[in-house]
Amino acid sequence: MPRTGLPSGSGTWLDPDIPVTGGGPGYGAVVESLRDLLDGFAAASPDEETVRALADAFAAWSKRLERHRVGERQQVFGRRRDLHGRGQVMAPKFAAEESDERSVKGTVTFGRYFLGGNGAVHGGAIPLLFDEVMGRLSNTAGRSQSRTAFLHTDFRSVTPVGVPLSVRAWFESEEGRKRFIRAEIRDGDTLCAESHGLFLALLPGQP
Ligand SMILES: CCCCCCCCCC(=O)SCCNC(=O)CCNC(=O)[C@H](O)C(C)(C)COP(=O)(O)OP(=O)(O)OC[C@H]1O[C@@H](n2cnc3c(N)ncnc32)[C@H](O)[C@@H]1OP(=O)(O)O
Repeated sequence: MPRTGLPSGSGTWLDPDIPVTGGGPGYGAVVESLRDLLDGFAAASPDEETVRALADAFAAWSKRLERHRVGERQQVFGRRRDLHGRGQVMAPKFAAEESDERSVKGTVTFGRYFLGGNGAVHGGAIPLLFDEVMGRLSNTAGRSQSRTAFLHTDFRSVTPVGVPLSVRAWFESEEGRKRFIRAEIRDGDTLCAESHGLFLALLPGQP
């Protein structure tokens, strides 16, 4: 395990070679339910009774989960690389469909939780998705762990909420520690957003 506490990069995207089984076989379904909950909550205008019931249920679950609290290295959330979106809900779920050592293609649907306004995805959620996809690509295929040095995003047209979109990321070049990666999100033939970033392989001891 590297000093970052994150699993070191190896394996291809679709075939990670580090099995992470925390949470058991039902964990992925719970993450999906949590995504549905966030989308449902964002889309709802609940009455007071429903709000009270939600507050009680959330408080009860927070208390129960407190008993299972672990340190960063034992955390399951965001580490299940066998699951789409690696089992986290901070970013929308990217489902990889094709990958090799230098690229990945897949789909994403930004749920209602990621709405900015007027049917468009929030402008912060798009670089978040890019960082997720490009950052993970940067660490695949036996490469060492890296961190984002810069990430530039151009918003070319509105990115719609609730629509399956295609996502592609690929290595532009690798120069020593520097990994230059590009990515784009498309709605059919329409380019919604594109990004390029520099990911730097970490030196020994870098957090
Ligand atoms: C299962 C896991 C899946 C994970 C998926 C999610 C991935 C998410 C990835 C992230 O978001 S990481 C979190 C966000 N990024 C950070 O917190 C990084 C904070 N910055 C740092 O830690 C350091 O700045 C960094 C390690 C990136 C670089 O510091 P170094 O001291 O190692 O590098 P240095 O500053 O010496 O720069 C090395 C080279 O890169 C160049 N460089 C560095 N930063 C640059 C920059 N911003 N723009 C252009 N060039 C840059 C720099 O000029 C130099 O070029 P030369 O070798 O040609 O001289």
